[in-house]
Amino acid sequence: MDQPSPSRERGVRVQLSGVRRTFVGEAGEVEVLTGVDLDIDSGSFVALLGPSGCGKSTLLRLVAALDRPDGGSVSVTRGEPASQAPIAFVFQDAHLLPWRTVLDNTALPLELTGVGLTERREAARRELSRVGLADAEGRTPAELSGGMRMRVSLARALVTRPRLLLLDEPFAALDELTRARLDDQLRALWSELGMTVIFVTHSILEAAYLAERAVVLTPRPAQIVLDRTLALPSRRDASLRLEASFAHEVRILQEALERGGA
Ligand SMILES: Nc1ncnc2c1ncn2[C@@H]1O[C@H](COP(=O)(O)OP(=O)(O)OP(=O)(O)O)[C@@H](O)[C@H]1O
Repeated sequence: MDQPSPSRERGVRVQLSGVRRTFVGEAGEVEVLTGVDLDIDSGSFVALLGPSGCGKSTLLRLVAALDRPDGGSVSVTRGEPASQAPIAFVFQDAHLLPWRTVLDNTALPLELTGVGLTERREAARRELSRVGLADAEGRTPAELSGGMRMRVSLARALVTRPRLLLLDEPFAALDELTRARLDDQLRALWSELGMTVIFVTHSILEAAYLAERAVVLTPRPAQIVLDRTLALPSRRDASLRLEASFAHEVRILQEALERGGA
């Protein structure tokens, strides 16, 4: 259903070197990440897998500069300062404003940066049509299904034309069929737009279906137990899930999770 993007220069390179992060809570220190090294090429699609609580969200937050490491370094570059590389974040909860229409929810990031009404609505319409929601622009979030809300969340993330898209278990709360559709849509968007994508998921099947490369973390403190470029075709559709090559990759990821002690 999609081809690899010809425009990978739209992405950014993400480098983590010796990243450590420890939180201090009531129960004392919790070491979450310990010496994580990761180098993600511009325009690639990486899935991040690991057991619950191992530090996946922490790692994404560090990449988004929403948090700072205690040791090591995180850099997001495209031959220019990180501040000029827009990053968008999609969470498991769509986090839409209930009193706003779909169109004005989607336009919100542009509104916050001072883009005028006509221009931001035009951009929001473009992204809504990209995710197949052109007809829903006048509805409010309460009038949408969970899958539609998540598509609005994706459109809102895309409206800033991010060079780096970070997704933290975005489809985990959805039914299987909706999730599979959104997986396809996300791959198509990535293919078309060429941004770098880091996708956190608990699902081995989803990771193998979506990503070019899968990174598997151990339980806390997280270290990388497997970093693998998946030997799968770039063209993916539902039939891939029935292929022996897909089953082979799934098994490798499963074994890595088990080896890590998940
Ligand atoms: N701000 C914080 N203060 C204290 N502890 C924190 C903070 N943020 C995360 N932690 C702890 O760090 C650990 C890793 O959390 P994180 O959310 O990164 O894991 P995760 O792999 O994304 O988990 P899940 O798959 O369940 O979403 C957890 O034990 C969590 O309680």
